[in-house]
Amino acid sequence: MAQAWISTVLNRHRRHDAVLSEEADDVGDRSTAKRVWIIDPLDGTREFASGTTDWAVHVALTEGGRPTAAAVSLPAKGELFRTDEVPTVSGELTGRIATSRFGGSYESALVANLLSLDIVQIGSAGAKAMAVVRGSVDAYVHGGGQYEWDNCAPVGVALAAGLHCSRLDGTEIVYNTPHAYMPDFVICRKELRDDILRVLSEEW
Ligand SMILES: Nc1ncnc2c1ncn2[C@@H]1O[C@H](COP(=O)(O)O)[C@@H](OP(=O)(O)O)[C@H]1O
Ligand SMILES: [Mg+2]
Repeated sequence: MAQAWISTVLNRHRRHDAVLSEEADDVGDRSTAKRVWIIDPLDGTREFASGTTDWAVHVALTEGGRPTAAAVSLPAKGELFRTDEVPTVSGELTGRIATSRFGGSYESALVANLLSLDIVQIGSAGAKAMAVVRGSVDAYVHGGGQYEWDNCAPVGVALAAGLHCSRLDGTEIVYNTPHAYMPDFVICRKELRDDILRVLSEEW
């Protein structure tokens, strides 16, 4: 249903833009388009099916591979995070890191272990990233695979909230690649950026 609504709205109001979605064929030619929407109408499919509240809807506009406007909605929690409204994350660090409910990645466990961070299991890439944006955890580290629709809107909102976002090797995250694969990234409080990237560069 989310896919149908989002594609209808984009087709009506942004018909010249290309669209990449988890749930539909590409719209337009992504290789030449200046503006590409990257969408995951349901992130956290397993959590949605099991009746928990940690699932999300992701919508991002990318220009030149960078998210320039994005929104992550957590409908079951009644929360919406948008790049044009999200406050800058501030306040005390929590000592917590978000990981998948399904084991989490090796890289996440490594960072948690070496930096003595408590693990909080949350489903959905969007819900994990918004936990960092909300200030309830300090970091979300992922390795081992994901697609652009899983993390583009979350990264867009996180950047707007003043968080550090990069690949695990510290390089910039660039979207709208031909394979639409974005397998590893870190979203974290800037206070933790150097420690997390150091741990990963030493041990990974
Ligand atoms: N190794 C992997 N390869 C591909 N996709 C992955 C992945 N690990 C997690 N994902 C996807 O990332 C999203 C968040 O997963 P998790 O909550 O386990 O961190 C889920 O998206 P979907 O729910 O859209 O399929 C999941 O399928
Ligand atoms: Mg997803």
